[in-house]
Amino acid sequence: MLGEGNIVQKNKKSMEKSVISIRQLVKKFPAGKGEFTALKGIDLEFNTGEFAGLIGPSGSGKTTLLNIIGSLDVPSTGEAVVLGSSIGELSAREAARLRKHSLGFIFQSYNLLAVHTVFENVEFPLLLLDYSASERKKMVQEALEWVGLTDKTDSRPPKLSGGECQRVAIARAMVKKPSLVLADEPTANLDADNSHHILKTMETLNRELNTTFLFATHDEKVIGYLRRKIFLKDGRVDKEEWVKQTP
Ligand SMILES: Nc1ncnc2c1ncn2[C@@H]1O[C@H](COP(=O)(O)OP(=O)(O)OP(=O)(O)O)[C@@H](O)[C@H]1O
Repeated sequence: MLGEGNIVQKNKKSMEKSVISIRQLVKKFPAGKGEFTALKGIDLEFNTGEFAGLIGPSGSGKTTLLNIIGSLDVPSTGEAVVLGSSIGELSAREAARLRKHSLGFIFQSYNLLAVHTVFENVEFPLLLLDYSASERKKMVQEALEWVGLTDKTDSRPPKLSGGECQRVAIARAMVKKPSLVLADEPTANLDADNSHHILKTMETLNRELNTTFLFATHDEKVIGYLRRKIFLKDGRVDKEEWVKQTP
C-alpha cells in the first residue's frame, strides 16, 4: 500500500511531467519565389497542469506555433515533442490518433455543427473513440454540467448566444478529458462578461482535472488569467513571465 508521502511524491512527479518540449523550432512558408520564416528558433518546455499563453501582436507566430503543437502542421527544422510524440515524425494517421485521444481544441469561431443539437456536438469526439452509448451519455452530461449548459442539451447552435456557443465548444474539447487543450483566441467574439465566464470555467477545469491549457491570444482579459505568459515577437520568444500562485 502507498503511504501518504508516496502519494504526494507520485502526484508531484505527475505534476512535473513534460507535456510539450520544443527545441530550436523553425517554421518556413513558401512566399512568392522564396520563403517566409514565421518561427525563428523557438525553445519551450511545458509541464502537466500549466495554464499558459502565447501572447503577441498579429503575425508574431502564435497560431503557427499552436498549429504545430496541435499536430495540424509540422516544423521545417527543429523538434516539437507533444505527449511523447515528435510531431514532424508522425504519419497523418498517427497525428490524427494523437488529436483524437489526447488533444482538445477551442477556436474563436466555435466550429460547432449548426444542424446538430448541443448534446450531439459535445458527443462528436466520443464517436471517434470506443465508448458505449450509455458511457457517452454520462460523459456528455458531465461535460455540460462543467460549463453550466445542462438546460440547453437539445438546443441547436443557431439558437444560442456567442457565450453559450463557446461553452459548448469547451464542453466538446473537454468531454474526453484530454491531456492538453489548445485555445486560439477563444474570447475573440465574446463580450467581457462572457469572456470572464468561459475563462473561469477553463481555469476550474485546469485545476480540477489537471488538464494543461495553452492559449494563443492578444486579449488582455485572457492574459489576466494566465499563470505563465510567453511573449512572441516576430517569430521569437521575446520574454516570459510566471505569475506567483496563491496557495
Ligand atoms: N500558410 C501560410 N503561408 C504563408 N505564410 C503564413 C502561413 N501561415 C502563417 N503565415 C505567416 O506567418 C506569420 C505568423 O502568422 P500567425 O498566424 O502564426 O500569427 P499570429 O501571431 O497567430 O497572428 P494573429 O494574431 O493575426 O492570428 C504571418 O506573417 C503570416 O502571414
